[in-house]
Amino acid sequence: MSIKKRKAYELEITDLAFGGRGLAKPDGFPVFIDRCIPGDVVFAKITKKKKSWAEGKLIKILQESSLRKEGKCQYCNFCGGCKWQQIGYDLQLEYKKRHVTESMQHIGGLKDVLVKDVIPSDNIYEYRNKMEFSCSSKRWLLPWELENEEIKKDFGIGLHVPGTFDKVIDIKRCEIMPDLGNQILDDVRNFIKESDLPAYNLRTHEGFWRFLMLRHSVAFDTWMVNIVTTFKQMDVVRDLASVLTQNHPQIKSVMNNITDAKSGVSIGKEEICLYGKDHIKERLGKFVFKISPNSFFQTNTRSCENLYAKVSEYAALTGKETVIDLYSGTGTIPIWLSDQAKMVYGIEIVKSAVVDAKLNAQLNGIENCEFFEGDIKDVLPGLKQKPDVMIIDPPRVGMHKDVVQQVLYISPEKIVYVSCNPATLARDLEMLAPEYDIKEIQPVDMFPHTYHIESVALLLKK
Ligand SMILES: C[S@@+](CC[C@H](N)C(=O)[O-])C[C@H]1O[C@@H](n2cnc3c(N)ncnc32)[C@H](O)[C@@H]1O
Repeated sequence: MSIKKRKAYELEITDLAFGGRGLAKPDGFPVFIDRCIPGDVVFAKITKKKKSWAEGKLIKILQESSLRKEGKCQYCNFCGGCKWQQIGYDLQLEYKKRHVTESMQHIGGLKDVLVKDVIPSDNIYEYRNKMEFSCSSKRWLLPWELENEEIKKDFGIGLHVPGTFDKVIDIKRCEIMPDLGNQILDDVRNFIKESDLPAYNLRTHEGFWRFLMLRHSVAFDTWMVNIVTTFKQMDVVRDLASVLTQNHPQIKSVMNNITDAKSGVSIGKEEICLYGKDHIKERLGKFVFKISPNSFFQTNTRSCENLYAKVSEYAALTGKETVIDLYSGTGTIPIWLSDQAKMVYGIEIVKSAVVDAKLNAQLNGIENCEFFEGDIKDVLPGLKQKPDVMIIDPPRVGMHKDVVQQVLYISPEKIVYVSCNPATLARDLEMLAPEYDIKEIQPVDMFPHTYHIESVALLLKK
């Protein structure tokens, strides 16, 4: 069968590929299709055709795979949040492990690395401690909404159709956020509907209401509500804050970020505290952390503890070591390791994260953590301390190649590499492999119902 662009074909999905998409191989030619799982027979239209692969858009499932499960969420076939709800959790974990193993083999050329079974997430629903919902003056209608003439294509607040900037699904209930978040979301929706100010139009960039960001502290069961608007209208946002805090005493912080930037970022040029404190607190193990509206904090609190416990196990510190943590964020890993090491140094590029890291160390009475602000490739060469152990937890793009060279030059006895992207992990490990034995990799699931997987790798100097 010769695959042609814009034509539709009946295809059998035989595998799950990188990025979580279904893979069909008509006459050996790979075609990737979103929202399909192995065993599905589908009708799909080819949207992109390259020399050695193609991409298709699912039109219809002709025959459902026996592996398919009923998704708990009514939006799971449309929303970009969790595309894997139709796959049972055990199978999700198997695919995630395989994805890590295959990345090592195919991207890193690392054939014999031991990849352990994935540590599952303690909760597979209601696990996210942070959600961000977009407001739209013209929401996207779902198939069953199109049939209902009462429903208009007006204001909506929710999550995007994957790959779109302007298609917002009006989400009434999100299953991966704790239940109270849905009640807050509903109160905000009702308030905005009745307000005189318009929601943001994602095409013309006009309108007032832009985003709603919710953060939840698992340990203290408290909430932060961050309302993002395009301009300042204090009377209105204060009214909303008072409705919310009267209805939900668990809300301990209401913030207003104000931004007229056209990009879809919820960080305001101005930030006003409307109610309570400008942060909430969360606990990881025995340590408490201050979380501001725009601080980076791992989004699955309980799994983050599993991840950091693995970091501790691999680092196997005795209290005598000097540790350098590259990409230290708000200082969570240095603080977590503080009572296991002599001294921990963190390097982080975002100024506010470094400020938070220092405050977090103070908050926990810790004196053996020091934080440096700047790009690692500039800061690391100037650091005098020779580390016994290096922790590396870069963003999805992985390490800059100059940083890999610097790490090889510094040559610590042990490296613990934490990664949220198996592809860049494999690429970076390949560069470190001439000098280091890759002892094992432990995947940790922090994102049930998505193809994302976190991994911790232990590397020992040869
Ligand atoms: C995956 S996060 C890890 C944060 C932290 N380890 C944690 O678990 O919360 C990656 C961090 O790297 C920081 N970062 C990205 N590029 C950087 C660079 N070139 N130099 C220093 N830090 C960087 C980001 O700001 C972010 O805080």
